[in-house]
Amino acid sequence: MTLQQNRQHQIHQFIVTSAQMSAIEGRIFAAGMPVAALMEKVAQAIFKRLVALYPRPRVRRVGVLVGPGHNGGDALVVARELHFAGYEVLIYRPLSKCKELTGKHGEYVASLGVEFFEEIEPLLDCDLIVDGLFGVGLERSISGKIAQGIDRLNEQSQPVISIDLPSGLHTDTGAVLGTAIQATQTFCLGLWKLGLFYDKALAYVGKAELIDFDIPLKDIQAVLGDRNPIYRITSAVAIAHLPLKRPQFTHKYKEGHLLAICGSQRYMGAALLCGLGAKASGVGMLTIAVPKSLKPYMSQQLADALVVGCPETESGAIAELPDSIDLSSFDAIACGCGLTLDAMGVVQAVLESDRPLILDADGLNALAQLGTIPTLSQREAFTLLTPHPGEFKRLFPDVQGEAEDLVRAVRRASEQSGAVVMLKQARTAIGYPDGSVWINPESTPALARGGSGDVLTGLSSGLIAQAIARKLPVEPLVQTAVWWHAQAAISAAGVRTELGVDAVTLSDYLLKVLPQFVRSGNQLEKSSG
Ligand SMILES: NC(=O)C1=CN([C@@H]2O[C@H](COP(=O)(O)OP(=O)(O)OC[C@H]3O[C@@H](n4cnc5c(N)ncnc54)[C@H](O)[C@@H]3O)[C@@H](O)[C@H]2O)[C@H](O)CC1
Ligand SMILES: [K+]
Repeated sequence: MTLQQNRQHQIHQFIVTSAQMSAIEGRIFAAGMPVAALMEKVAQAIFKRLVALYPRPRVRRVGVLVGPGHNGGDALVVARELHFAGYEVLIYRPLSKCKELTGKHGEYVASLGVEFFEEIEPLLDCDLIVDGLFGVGLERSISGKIAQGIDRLNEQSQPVISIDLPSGLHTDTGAVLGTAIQATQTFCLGLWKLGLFYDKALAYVGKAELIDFDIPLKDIQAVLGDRNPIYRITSAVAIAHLPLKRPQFTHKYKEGHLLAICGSQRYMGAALLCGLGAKASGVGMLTIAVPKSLKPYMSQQLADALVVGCPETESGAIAELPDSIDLSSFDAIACGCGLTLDAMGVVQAVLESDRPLILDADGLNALAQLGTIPTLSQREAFTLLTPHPGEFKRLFPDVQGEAEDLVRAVRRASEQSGAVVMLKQARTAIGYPDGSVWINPESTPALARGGSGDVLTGLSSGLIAQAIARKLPVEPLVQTAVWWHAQAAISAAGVRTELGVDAVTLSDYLLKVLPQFVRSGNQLEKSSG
């Protein structure tokens, strides 16, 4: 991989707040880069991208929304260049007061004969809208005629490209302040802004891409340091970790031995799906413990797994693990898929073990009922909790859920439990005990269906068992599993639509999708930010 590619991958992984962004830009200005020069550089990059996506004559009339700050300044530079490139440009500038640099650009664009309007109406029938009303400097709710203008524009259907952020979205929380532009695409400038990753922002951001303007890595690292960084999960994890490196001469027990404790009469399928996810991970050995009445079914479905039939309760749940299962002989233990709360005793047993543990579904509900989150932090071994929002709220009732602050939620939960906490939702977030948070920006609604979580648990656990057996770092495999799982769903949805990605199909696509991203020797073939 070239230095430039490596920089690209690093740049795409950082996520910043508005304060961090202005500190980073402050270092650039302090080093001598004039503000006007940076604005010109950024806006030229935006212009080039726009022309590539919306060439004339397909697009002829472009409406440019200009706000009072440097977001508006960017937009005016873009407007000037579009004018010189032969587009018909109309400017909506609702506020006369503006920053000096923005004012200068406005004067020059007006001197070229480009028309300025204080009302939105003349722009409503433009072929394309460029939104430069507000960026990271939005301080308060948008109101009055600007809000009316935005709402009026949101009723139209032409494409809208927002510069840096859709105007009206809070840079750090993704909250809508008053009202917000519903963008078709968002050109995020320099570094990914945190607000773009909140589920509630999805309806406004549209397709987001990063416009790189050569921010030196040293300035980013100087500001972000290793203090609670927030990262975006990208295909870089595929280069780094998939497929898990293995020597020519090895054998199945050296490639990880996973114990999956799952299933019940009521939820037989969850055990199978967890097993399929584990198989796709490439784990060397899979032992799957289910209620004994499920053994024939599971042995038939998972020919290459060791299926252990456990004593079961009246309700068909696992009553206890048989003596034949020695927990210390496994590299990792996954517990919870389809267990039901009647298997509480088993959850207690694995919590008392010293093995790396992945808890999901009823494993988490049992943990919540046992109220042992505080003791969890005394576990020495690696522990991963994989709740969806409902399970999360039961486990961490005092931590605000995703609705308030995704990063704070998983960070606090990981701090409280000492575990890695994966909060599964449209934009899955992973909190680590060191305070770092990884967010998966690219997923698909196809995953919103029963069983996809069981596959993810199996996949994550299989990768973790292999890493432990191979003495590789375990933490990065959590974001790797989340990314891989989402990419498989996206690939499957591309072929079968979002309605066609049932969990068995999803597990099948895990191995179909991987070659697109990696080839032998782990060189990257397809980079996607
Ligand atoms: N740091 C840089 O110089 C660069 C910035 N880039 C672009 O500039 C914006 C950030 O610019 P800034 O001037 O800080 O803020 P905004 O343009 O987002 O606008 C803030 C502006 O608007 C006023 N304001 C805030 N809230 C409201 C409101 N609800 N109603 C009315 N007015 C409001 C506020 O007082 C400010 O004057 C960044 O996003 C980039 O697009 C360059 O791209 C790179 C260099
Ligand atoms: K904007």
